[in-house]
Amino acid sequence: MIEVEGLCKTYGEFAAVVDSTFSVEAGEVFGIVGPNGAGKTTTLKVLAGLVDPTDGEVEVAGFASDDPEMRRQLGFLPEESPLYEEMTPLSYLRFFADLYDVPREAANERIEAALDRLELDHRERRLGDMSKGMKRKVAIARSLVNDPDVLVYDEPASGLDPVTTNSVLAFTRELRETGKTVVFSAHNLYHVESVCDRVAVMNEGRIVARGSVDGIRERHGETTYHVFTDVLPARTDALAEVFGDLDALGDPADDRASLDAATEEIGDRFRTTVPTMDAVEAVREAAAAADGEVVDIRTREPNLEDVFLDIVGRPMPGRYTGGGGGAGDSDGGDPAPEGGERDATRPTEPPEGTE
Ligand SMILES: Nc1ncnc2c1ncn2[C@@H]1O[C@H](COP(=O)(O)OP(=O)(O)OP(=O)(O)O)[C@@H](O)[C@H]1O
Repeated sequence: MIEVEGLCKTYGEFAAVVDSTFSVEAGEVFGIVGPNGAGKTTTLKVLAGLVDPTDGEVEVAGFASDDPEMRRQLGFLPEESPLYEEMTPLSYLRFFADLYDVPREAANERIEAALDRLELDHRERRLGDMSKGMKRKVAIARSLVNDPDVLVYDEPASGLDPVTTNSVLAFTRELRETGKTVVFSAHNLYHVESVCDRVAVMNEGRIVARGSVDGIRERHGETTYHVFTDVLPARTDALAEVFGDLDALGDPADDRASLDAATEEIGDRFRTTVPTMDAVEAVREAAAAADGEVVDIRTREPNLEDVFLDIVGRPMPGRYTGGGGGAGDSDGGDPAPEGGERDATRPTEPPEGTE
């Protein structure tokens, strides 16, 4: 339903999106995640035909993204959706249905259905007097008035309270059940994990991982073990092998705050996080050496947040050369500092997809 091949978007000397390739199947919910400034909104705007690509091929529902017909097949929810404050939800949505030449009866049915599913009351209230969550729901309903096959949502649940967030996410999941194809961006990885079939992780303009959430987790995340002991594990040679440094486990005499993150005091227990079963045994030995024992072991599967930190925490092949780059710079900040050079021509390694 959506094919993106080698998409590049540059603003002057700055590459907002670099050689991005992905596809979205019909009826799929596809998430784009990444830190501020990663290029998510730019990608979505290209899909919605609002921004022209500098290079690459983009096809949505069989139309090139610069084909005006494509926009009729698509519903776009911008990150900020200013609404006409003096209108009510009903008058506003009917106005947009008219713009799309939707017959009045079909429009009314569609609008009522969307507002019912989004649980939006106060349909005659002035939009200017509505809460942020209500306005977001109206904007989502607007994306559906033309009954598009493809929905492109930029941060649909950002800044909403937990109840409204759940309602919007549940609605997004339901869209898949009605056969829609949805692409959405999010900062909140839980949102993506709970809704998407597949995701692309973007960082500094590039797709750095792509595939099913489980596939990405398997490739980039590691299972860890939480070993609970009734004493602070002693410094033993076995633990030194695991952590490479005995000091990493701290000293019982030290201030608790100085303990390494590997061991945490939780109530009357100590929890040491280790990467392998051999390391679990090393903790068992270290607990015995301190006259204690292991009281519980829990396996912890990586979540998308762990994966994200793993991927995004690594230095990236930069948008600039000599201008810093690296994860610490991806603050959504503005284009190149003076003298910074963009390396838009640098060949990129295609991410290993699991599709
Ligand atoms: N019109 C523009 N002119 C110049 N630079 C732009 C323009 N639009 C976006 N950028 C830059 O491109 C980069 C990517 O922006 P984009 O909005 O796509 O990121 P994002 O991943 O959606 O970020 P956020 O999560 O903060 O919304 C940013 O550094 C941004 O400043």
